[in-house]
Parts: sequence; structure tokens; C-alpha cells
Amino acid sequence: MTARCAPVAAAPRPRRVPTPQMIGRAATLALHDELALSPKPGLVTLTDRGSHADMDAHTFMRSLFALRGYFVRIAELGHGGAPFEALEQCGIAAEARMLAATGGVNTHRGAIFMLGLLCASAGVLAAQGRSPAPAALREVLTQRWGEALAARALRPPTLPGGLAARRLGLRSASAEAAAGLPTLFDTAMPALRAAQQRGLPPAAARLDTLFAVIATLDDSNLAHRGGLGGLRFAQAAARGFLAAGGAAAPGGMQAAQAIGAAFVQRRLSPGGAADTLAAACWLDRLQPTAP
Ligand SMILES: CC(C)(COP(=O)(O)OP(=O)(O)OC[C@H]1O[C@@H](n2cnc3c(N)ncnc32)[C@H](O[C@H]2O[C@H](COP(=O)(O)OP(=O)(O)OP(=O)(O)O)[C@@H](O)[C@H]2O)[C@@H]1O)[C@@H](O)C(=O)NCCC(=O)NCCS
Ligand SMILES: Nc1ncnc2[nH]cnc12
Repeated sequence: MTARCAPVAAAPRPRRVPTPQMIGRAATLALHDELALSPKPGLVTLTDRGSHADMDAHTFMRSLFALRGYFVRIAELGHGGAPFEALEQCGIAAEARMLAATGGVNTHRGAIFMLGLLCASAGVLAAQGRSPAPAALREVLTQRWGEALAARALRPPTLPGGLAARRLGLRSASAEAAAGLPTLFDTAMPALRAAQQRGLPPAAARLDTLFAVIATLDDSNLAHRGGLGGLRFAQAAARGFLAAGGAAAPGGMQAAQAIGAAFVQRRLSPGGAADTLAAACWLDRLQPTAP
């Protein structure tokens, strides 16, 4: 008689601890994931300028290329335990390289900030031998740099978006970071994982994720370009798209294109949502769902 062996539970797949080089490379690839997604309401794609007269795919590719070393460097700073001031200087230098590469156009200032903070946080975890799980990243962001970020969010804003956010009582990019990036962790990642678990292909999953973020985020670009009415118009359109079944619904892609046309007509561009989508793509690259 053969002994019946109790089924052995599959060992949990060890989460790989990424090096700063892997962390930074994932950020550059994630910014390309975002740029390449199409259709994308009001935003630049590889074939469309969206609501932008001053930039196109070439502008973004030059910016991406100029930033590839920055994301590795700031992950190394986190890995080495650098203070927020060192991160800030690294980010400011990266902004200068972006502007030099784009001829003065602001393509990724928000991404430099958000993805820079996330790469630094992943570097901190890697130094502890830990993988960049969402909860661990959020803990590093709030425990290690929360005070500096909160102080930063209280500074008078200098950018059009920040000024609009302050005027309208919205949560700017700095305030979003000081709050621990709630839209990324509580909206974007759950939306992306739910779409993946429904079996949506990557482009459709990312589009649903983008719309979930547009529906939720106080995107200061939308506020700066369209006022509170423009922000609320975009949020309502995104909620309607998802309520109708999103990208996988019959006619979903056509609906997304129609919303894009309405955004362009109003010169609306959800740049903050685009950055948040890129951050979700970055996390997905570092922490792909279990098979
Ligand atoms: C810390 C800064 C980001 C400044 O802080 P502030 O709070 O004032 O930032 P905002 O103005 O609110 O937003 C700045 C950019 O961040 C993106 N964004 C917008 N809303 C949010 C949000 N709620 N959460 C997260 N991120 C948000 C957005 O960036 C993207 O859009 C820009 C391109 O779109 P476009 O419409 O073309 O933008 P403009 O050129 O401004 O308008 P037009 O002239 O064309 O009409 C692009 O930047 C995308 O990335 C907001 O624009 C930061 O500026 C700062 O102070 N940095 C210093 C370096 C630093 O501290 N680094 C830390 C490294 S760890
Ligand atoms: N694809 C895009 N188009 C316009 N603004 C953006 N900000 C970040 N990504 C963007």
C-alpha cells in the first residue's frame, strides 16, 4: 500500500529584494508604460498630443531618457539612509535635467517627486533586506519622511497646479505625498489588481486604473486648467466610464476615446493621474501578482 502523503502547501514565492538599479530601471520603464498607454484622456500618447500644444511623445521620450539615472540615484540615496534634504536636492537636479532635455517643458515634475519618493522608499527597504510591498513602502514614506513632507506641503506653492490646489482647497502633490500617497495605495493598486484578477490584458487593466485615479485624485493639473468645474467634470466622466463596465465593456475603448475628445475640447489634462498610474505600473513591475 502506498503511503498517502498529506498535500504539501506550495511554499510562498519569496519576494525578490530589488537592487537600487532594479528599482530605478522599473521607474523608467513604468513612465514608458504610462506614455505608451492609448487611448488616454487629454494626455500625451505615442501618437497623440492630447490637450498639449507644447509637448508630444518625443518630448516625453527625451525626458524619460534624461531621468533614467535619477531614479537609480535616489534609490541609492534611500538605500544609504539619506535624509529628505538629500532627496530634495537630487530631485531638484533631476528637474533641471528634465527641463534641459525638453527645452523647458514640464513633462515629469510630478513623477520626479512621486516616483522619486517611492524609489527612495524601496531603497530603504532593500537595505533592510525587505521587498517593496505596498504597506512597507507606505510605512517608510510616513515614518521616515512624513514630517518633512508635511512641512513641505505647508510651504507656499510655486507651480500653477499647487497654486490652484491651494486656492480651491484641494490636496496638491505635496499634500498627497504627506498623506502617504492614499490614491496610489487605496485606489490605483486595488483597481489594477482587480482588473488583473478579472483577466484584463495589461492595456485595459491600466486604462481602468487610470480612470479610477481620475475619479478620485485632486489632480491639480485639472484644477489649474479647468478650475473646480473642470476637475469635477473629469471625475464624473471617469466614474461614468467605470460604472458602464470600463475598458472591457462592449464599446469601452470607444467610450474612452469620446471622453478624451471631451477633455481636449476643455483643454483638460490629468497629469497627476498619469503620474499615479506610472507609480502603480512601477509597483506592479517590482511586485507582480502571484501566478
Ligand atoms: C513637490 C512638487 C511636486 C511641487 O509641489 P506642489 O504640491 O506645488 O505640486 P502640484 O503643483 O500640486 O503638482 C505638481 C505636479 O505633480 C503632479 N500632480 C498634480 N496633482 C497631483 C496630485 N494630487 N497628486 C500627485 N501628483 C500630482 C502633476 O505633474 C504631472 O503633470 C505635469 C504635466 O502636465 P501639465 O498640465 O503640462 O503641467 P504644467 O506644465 O504645469 O501646465 P501647463 O503650463 O502645460 O498648462 C508634469 O509635471 C507631470 O509630472 C503636477 O504638475 C515639486 O515641484 C517640487 O517642489 N520638486 C522639488 C524636488 C523635490 O522635492 N523632489 C523630491 C524627490 S524625493
Ligand atoms: N502622458 C502624459 N501626458 C500629459 N501629461 C503627463 N504627465 C505625466 N504623463 C503625462
